[in-house]
Amino acid sequence: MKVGLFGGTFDPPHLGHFEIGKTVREKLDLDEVWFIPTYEPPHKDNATASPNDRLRMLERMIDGEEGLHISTIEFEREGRSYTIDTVKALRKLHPEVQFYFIIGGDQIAYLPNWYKIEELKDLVQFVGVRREGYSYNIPAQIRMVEIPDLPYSSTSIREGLQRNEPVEGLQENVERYIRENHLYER
Ligand SMILES: Nc1ncnc2c1ncn2[C@@H]1O[C@H](COP(=O)(O)OP(=O)(O)OP(=O)(O)O)[C@@H](O)[C@H]1O
Ligand SMILES: O=C(O)c1ccc[n+]([C@@H]2O[C@H](COP(=O)([O-])O)[C@@H](O)[C@H]2O)c1
Repeated sequence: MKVGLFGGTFDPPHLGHFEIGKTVREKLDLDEVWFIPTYEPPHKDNATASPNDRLRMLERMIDGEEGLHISTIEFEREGRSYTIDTVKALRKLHPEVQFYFIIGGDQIAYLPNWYKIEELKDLVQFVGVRREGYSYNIPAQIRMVEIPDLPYSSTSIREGLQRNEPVEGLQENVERYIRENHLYER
């Protein structure tokens, strides 16, 4: 079995995340993609929305989509969500599975700074997708998958919501959840 792991803060999850999960699954012929919301992102300020709200939004986004699932392994572990800890735990729990770890262009650029990256790159196959506005060299250990440019980011969506402007890139039921629960309001 082949599984793509797609970690993120998902604050909030947007259509870019959804397209990446679906496209990488199709193009690499993966059985499943598991979205893994971070408990505490390792390299940025804590998320604005609570872990529980980020999970509820992810559930709504992938609802009914074949092959897309969620793993809450980083919530169960708490603390900073270092990918090496996640990958080691998942390999132990599922020794029969071949894991891939999906990252966008901003994280390709940042990858040398990841915790214990030298050890991690021998434990999991990285899969990269480009991201508009970021430039980087592609290291040999990253397998690139072609996707169309996805002009969305959680930061710009949060900023738009705070300014009370219409935002692009949210799935309808995620946007409804945000509005019903008054997330990202000033
Ligand atoms: N538009 C995009 N194109 C390519 N990769 C993306 C895009 N948006 C997010 N990603 C990738 O998805 C993963 C999770 O991203 P994350 O949850 O941090 O969302 P984000 O939009 O990058 O958030 P923020 O704007 O707050 O940094 C990361 O690997 C990131 O590189
Ligand atoms: O382990 C690390 O050092 C590390 C550093 C930066 C990012 N990551 C992981 O990369 C994924 C995307 O991160 P983010 O912050 O862009 O949402 C998420 O699963 C993070 O845990 C991991």
